[in-house]
Amino acid sequence: MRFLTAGESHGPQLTAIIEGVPAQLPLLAEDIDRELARRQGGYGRGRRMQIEKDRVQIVSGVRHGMTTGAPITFVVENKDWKNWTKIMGAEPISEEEAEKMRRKLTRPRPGHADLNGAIKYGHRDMRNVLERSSARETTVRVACGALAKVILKACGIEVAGHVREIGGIRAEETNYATIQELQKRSEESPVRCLDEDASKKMMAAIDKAKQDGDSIGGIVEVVVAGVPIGLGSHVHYDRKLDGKIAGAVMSINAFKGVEIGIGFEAARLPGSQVHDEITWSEEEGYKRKTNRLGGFEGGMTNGMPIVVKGVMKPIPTLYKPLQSVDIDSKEPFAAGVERSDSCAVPAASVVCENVVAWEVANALLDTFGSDQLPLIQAAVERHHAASKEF
Ligand SMILES: Cc1cc2nc3c(=O)[nH]c(=O)nc-3n(C[C@H](O)[C@H](O)[C@H](O)COP(=O)(O)O)c2cc1C
Ligand SMILES: C=C(O[C@@H]1CC(C(=O)O)=C[C@@H](OP(=O)(O)O)[C@H]1O)C(=O)O
Repeated sequence: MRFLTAGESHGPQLTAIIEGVPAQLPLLAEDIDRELARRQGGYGRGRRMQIEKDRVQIVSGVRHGMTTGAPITFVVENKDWKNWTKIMGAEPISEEEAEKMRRKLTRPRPGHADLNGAIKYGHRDMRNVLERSSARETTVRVACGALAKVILKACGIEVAGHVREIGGIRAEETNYATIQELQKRSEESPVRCLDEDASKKMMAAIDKAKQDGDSIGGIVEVVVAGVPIGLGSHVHYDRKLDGKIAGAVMSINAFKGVEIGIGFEAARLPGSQVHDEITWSEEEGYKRKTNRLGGFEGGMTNGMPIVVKGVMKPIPTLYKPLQSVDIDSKEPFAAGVERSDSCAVPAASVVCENVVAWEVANALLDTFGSDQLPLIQAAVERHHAASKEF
């Protein structure tokens, strides 16, 4: 499967076109809307999320709740568009008018794409960069991930995520028995964290950052369970699934690091405490005693849950202004803000779940074919049985 997204943060809509989706997949708007609503939530979000009520319109590739195999188009409207119609319009406007509307951006915000994008594309109004670099785009990326989750679920694979750390406060209690329990418990916490005590401290830290006009980042973790052995491949660099997942996580706005399994900790431990010993039983087939490598060896899944962490930097737009330079006057100025999230780590954990789901679903289809769901399901089942007896 492949997809393209289009749309500006304050334009009329966001669009995604997805090609290569198997036919005979039951797909309803509510499957997508559930994930869109989760992405909008989470403690620390700003005023924009009170305006938007993200809902998908499926405008191609699905008839009567079933995919046809044709390209699928998702559209999500921006409710805020009505406040930006003139500013975002396709019609040319004069310099004076642009000035009057106070939306022309000549002062690049540190930590954003503004200055680099403006120099690269030759924009004197950096709004042309801001509009597309905004994490508003993650709305439709999550819609594509939600579709991927439906494919995965139909093949016995589930994805869940939670927040491990915000503003230096770590979740101590991170244990769960099943992926469903992980999902349920993270959903119950406003910061999507399993540790109740840490959740409260994280919320207080977000409040404090907001009061101080500052922002804080954190670490999210995504787990994928029920994965067949051998998704991805060792035979070529661009088929290694851990590499693709790492790239997908790093492509989320504000993500600055990724770990698979124990990740960076592996640098500090001897091999005997890093590699996962192999066992076999008639009931379960091949298993690992531990899962320190997060479900991957040789760029392929080993049947253990995939465990991926992503690091999100603090939100760059701060109420406490950072210094920048006006590109017209070249004078220094302190960047001001109208509205912003103070912490989007809980929301970003949902984005992370969905971009990982997309990569895993794609690898699944690479291995088991992509024309129609029942054939894929049968192939996955046969593969599970064959792996067990191998
Ligand atoms: C869900 C989500 C919400 C975000 N909300 C904001 C925000 O309100 N204000 C802001 O300045 N940055 C926000 N960001 C981060 C910026 O989009 C990002 O830092 C910026 O585009 C620069 O990209 P980079 O940090 O990946 O280099 C958000 C990111 C995500 C994932
Ligand atoms: C719109 C979303 O997030 C936005 C991401 C974002 C940024 O700079 O990335 C900046 C803010 O945009 P605005 O200035 O319009 O409030 C966030 O609200 C969203 O997540 O749907």
